[in-house]
Amino acid sequence: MTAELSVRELSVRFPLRGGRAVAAVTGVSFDLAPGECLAMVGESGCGKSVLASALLGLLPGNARVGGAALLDGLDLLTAGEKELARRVRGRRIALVPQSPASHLTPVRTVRSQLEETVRELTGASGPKLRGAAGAAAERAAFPAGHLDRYPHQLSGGLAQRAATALALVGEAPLLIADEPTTGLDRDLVDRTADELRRHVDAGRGLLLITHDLAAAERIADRVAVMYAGRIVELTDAAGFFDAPGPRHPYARGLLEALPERSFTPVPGMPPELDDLPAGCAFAPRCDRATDACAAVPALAGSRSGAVACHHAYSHAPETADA
Ligand SMILES: Nc1ncnc2c1ncn2[C@@H]1O[C@H](COP(=O)(O)OP(=O)(O)OP(=O)(O)O)[C@@H](O)[C@H]1O
Repeated sequence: MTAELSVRELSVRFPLRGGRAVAAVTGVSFDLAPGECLAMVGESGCGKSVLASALLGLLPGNARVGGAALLDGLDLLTAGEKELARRVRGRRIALVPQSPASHLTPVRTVRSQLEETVRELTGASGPKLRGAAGAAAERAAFPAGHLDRYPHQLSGGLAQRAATALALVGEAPLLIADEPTTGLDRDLVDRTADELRRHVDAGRGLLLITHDLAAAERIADRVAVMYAGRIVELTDAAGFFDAPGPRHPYARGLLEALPERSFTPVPGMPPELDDLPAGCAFAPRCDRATDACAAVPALAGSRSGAVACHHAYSHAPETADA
């Protein structure tokens, strides 16, 4: 089973007292095809997790959501909780969680947790149940010999695989991984990323939410850079991480901040999402800003490369388009 995700003009607001609101996500549009990994990157607080929660119908009750998110024709934003619980979460979309330790139940073995999830999703029982739980473990490369262990008896890597196995029980065609490599050492980051990529190569779509650009570079086909709740660049990963590089000044800054590049942080701080500047939200930190930046730039370009900037770098790095 495959699934095509099409998100259009997704916005999430959290109303505050006094008529103000946190603009957590604004006008986000992207497509995700089967067998494709889209990495959503950006600094902490830019709206990545809120976006994932919106797609899973897991936003808090005070959230105000606009736009559309079609998964094979079903609008995830307007579907009822019953539909999402019965047909979508676990079955059409699986969440690979940020912290496996907090996702796994500490007092039950991995096998018992897998079997319970299989029972819930498929109604299987007896030997069929045991077989399906074993198959889910195998899909996530979780060793059969460790199935009767408790979460605290697992290494960080095996706990991540156990959480991934739980997510994969329903064989959902779309995976959302929210910071799946947080807290792991580099070697484990690479292995976790490679395992996620295997699921993509098997035909699943993967939305990888991360601030770990190295993990994104390792497995993503396309990259979306978020800043202050908006996608500011959406482009093929190869041309983003290698030549010709990103076109948005913020995206360039993010890459240059990496220790293996120039290790220069983007100056300044991101704006508060309940007090966004008029116009381009990055302009106060941008050395290319001009009066034109008083108007919010639209994301413009093609599927292989789009940027929201009045002064985007052209593909010859020293010159500007505008
Ligand atoms: N229930 C809520 N009420 C008000 N504001 C919220 C709520 N949930 C999230 N926010 C705000 O939405 C913004 C986006 O948060 P989000 O968690 O999506 O960022 P993020 O990019 O995933 O960051 P991180 O990498 O730290 O998880 C933040 O400013 C956050 O404070």
